[in-house]
Amino acid sequence: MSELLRQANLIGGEWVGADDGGTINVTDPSSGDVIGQVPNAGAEETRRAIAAAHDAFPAYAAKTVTERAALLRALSAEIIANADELARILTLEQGKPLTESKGEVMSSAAYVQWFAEEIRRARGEVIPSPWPNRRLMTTKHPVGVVAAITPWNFPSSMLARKLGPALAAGCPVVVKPATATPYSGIAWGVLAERVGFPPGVVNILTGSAKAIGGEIMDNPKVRKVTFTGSTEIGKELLRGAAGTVKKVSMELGGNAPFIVFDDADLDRAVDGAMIAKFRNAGQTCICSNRVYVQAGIYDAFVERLAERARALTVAPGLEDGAEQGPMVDAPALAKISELVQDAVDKGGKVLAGGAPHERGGLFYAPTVIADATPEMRVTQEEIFGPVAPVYRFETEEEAIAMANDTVYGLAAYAYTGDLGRTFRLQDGLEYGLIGINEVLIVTPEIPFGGLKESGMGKEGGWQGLDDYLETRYTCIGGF
Ligand SMILES: NC(=O)c1ccc[n+]([C@@H]2O[C@H](COP(=O)([O-])OP(=O)(O)OC[C@H]3O[C@@H](n4cnc5c(N)ncnc54)[C@H](O)[C@@H]3O)[C@@H](O)[C@H]2O)c1
Ligand SMILES: O=C[C@H](O)CS(=O)(=O)O
Repeated sequence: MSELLRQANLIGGEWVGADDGGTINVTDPSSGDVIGQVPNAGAEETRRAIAAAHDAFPAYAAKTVTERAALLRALSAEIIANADELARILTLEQGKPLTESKGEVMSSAAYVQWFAEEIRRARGEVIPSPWPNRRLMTTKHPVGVVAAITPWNFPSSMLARKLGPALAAGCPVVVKPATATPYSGIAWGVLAERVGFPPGVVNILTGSAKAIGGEIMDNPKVRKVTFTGSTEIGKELLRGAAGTVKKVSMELGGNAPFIVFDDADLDRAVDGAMIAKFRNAGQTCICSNRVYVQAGIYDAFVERLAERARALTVAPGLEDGAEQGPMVDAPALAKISELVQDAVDKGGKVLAGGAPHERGGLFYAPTVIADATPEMRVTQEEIFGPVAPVYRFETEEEAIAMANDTVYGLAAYAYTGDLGRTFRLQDGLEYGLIGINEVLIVTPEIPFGGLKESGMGKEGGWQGLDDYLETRYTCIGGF
């Protein structure tokens, strides 16, 4: 077994099991086989991890920005050096095609590198004083112990967007990866230890989300919670954070519209729709959830999309040529089936897929549904699977109104050749991330984050670092 595939938790620099020896099975969603076991840690182990982070904070925060940047550069290099093994572990536990896992791992290294650079530019300011003989200054300081809770769909890169800025800012971290995909997070602990992060600075816990989460939210030593996951759980954690007024970053659910206007480049729009819909088997927060196509090109677009969906290779992620892997678990597969049946019951016309894939197991056939209507569940619910409902619209105003008719506000996409319309979409679409004639729009340089019930805070950009720093103001007089 790989040295990176470790079946233990990291607490205060020690690799340990759960206090009661309890474990949780981790399964390969492509086969259902048990890959291994990880500790089923609970509140007591979490309390110790938080205490270790709290004890490590003063010395770690006292490191210079160049010392912390050097550790992060070393971590980024170590991720790259182990990228193939990290990608294999990721595909084994999450199911996505190996090519996508490799891309996620390289993106993780890029985010760590980005924050190694950004921390050397984080600065306060001297403010021009309205009073004589006083100096007004702000300074930046690490928020303190950070708890990071991450989802199963991107178990490495979602961690990079949290560990990168936290460690750059001088904050020790207690990490709880998703129960379904713990190994990618544990591997981060192995690499962090290997490059020299001091004991207690990086702690990794696996086990009961309720028990671990409960201790995180109640423990006053945790000064910030950074969460990526569903809006439902995000709301629960927001309520919990109020008890000790913790800073929060919330990267939550999405319901992305994908709008195609008559003047779009049709080939480019179909290519974009395939990526935006079927990447990670549709299990990404920024996947297109609703495809809106203007009446003039509706028939041509929907038939082209269905043809491409039918041609996708559905296979276990470790198989050469796999383009779509399995759903993460049986409840996810069942929900996809329910949503498709609801759409069909309400008049949807299946042009591709429409049922679990012939491979069986957790695989679902890439699906395109024409004649979609607002009454369908897929319109308001995050599908989180390989299903593209395609709606027809007549006018730009109608498209923008339908696109915004959701509690979510994470990502939106539109294809048009009209520059004036592009600016109207930039102003009119209520989303944190907008792609115009592009769907691969995420990179460490940009502030990733949603509006409305898709969350708050940013990950990436300079904003992503500032979320882990506190600004203090000092007024100096009497001289
Ligand atoms: N906005 C983003 O950047 C982004 C990125 C990826 C995924 N997501 C969202 O995440 C969801 C899919 O991921 P998921 O199924 O892992 O989400 P989830 O909310 O079920 O779980 C997310 C994490 O929270 C933990 N958790 C669950 N209940 C908890 C509790 N009571 N206290 C503490 N932790 C708890 C889980 O174990 C997991 O680690 C989708 O809604 C997707 O849109 C958002
Ligand atoms: O699932 C959400 C991720 O943020 C997708 S991406 O890595 O930003 O493309």
